[in-house]
Amino acid sequence: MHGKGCFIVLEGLDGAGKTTIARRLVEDLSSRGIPASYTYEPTDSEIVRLIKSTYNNLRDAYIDALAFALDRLIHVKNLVKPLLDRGVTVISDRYFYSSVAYQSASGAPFEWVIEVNKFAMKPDVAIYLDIEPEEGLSRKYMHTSRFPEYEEKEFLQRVRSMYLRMVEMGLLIYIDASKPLSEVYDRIWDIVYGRLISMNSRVYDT
Ligand SMILES: Nc1ncnc2c1ncn2[C@@H]1O[C@H](COP(=O)(O)OP(=O)(O)OP(=O)(O)O)[C@@H](O)[C@H]1O
Ligand SMILES: Cc1cn([C@H]2C[C@H](O)[C@@H](COP(=O)(O)O)O2)c(=O)[nH]c1=O
Repeated sequence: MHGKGCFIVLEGLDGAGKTTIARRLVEDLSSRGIPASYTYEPTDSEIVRLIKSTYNNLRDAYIDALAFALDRLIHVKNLVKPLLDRGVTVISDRYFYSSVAYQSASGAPFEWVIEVNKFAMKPDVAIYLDIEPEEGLSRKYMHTSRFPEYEEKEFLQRVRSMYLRMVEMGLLIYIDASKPLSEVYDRIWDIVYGRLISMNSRVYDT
């Protein structure tokens, strides 16, 4: 536990349902009197934008991993940690597991990406929403992406295998996200709420 708030992370491929579920968790926790806040990575900071504009021609898995790590360090110091210290539960849509999955699928060594992100505080709950790339992409057909370069099916298969490796290592909790949304949400709610209770946070039963 970090301060009084609970740090929850949702991970998975594009279209897995992270944003939908994270926002609903914030609503449901708030309506029970548990202060909760939604955030996401990469943030809208200048760092990732700069890499994509000025240095786009130099980009590779290493540059991206370091850019995402710096964006994350600032995110944690500037937003996540202060909220947790004030007792707010923080739900983050992606965290360092995204770097491990995407940048190692792009060619950076898996262990190196973990090492670069050693500064990142461990969440209280880290969930992986598993979905086949094709299904995830089909759910997103109407949306514009900030990172279309990462939305290629074969690449996403490699990303998925990196996530599954982290599940096997015990770093992420596995959830089958191909199931109906209500079912996926209920499973995640049980995990999150159970963790809040076990952390003895300010939980108000309704
Ligand atoms: N279990 C589900 N079954 C069917 N549709 C779902 C399910 N979960 C989410 N969706 C729908 O899929 C779409 C994409 O969901 P969402 O934006 O939450 O995914 P995401 O993981 O945040 O994607 P990205 O990483 O690309 O932002 C939304 O229209 C959402 O309503
Ligand atoms: C944090 C983080 C993200 N990515 C990739 C994963 C996605 O393709 C995009 C973010 O898109 P979203 O629709 O806003 O979720 O960025 C990455 O490669 N490495 C990271 O550390």
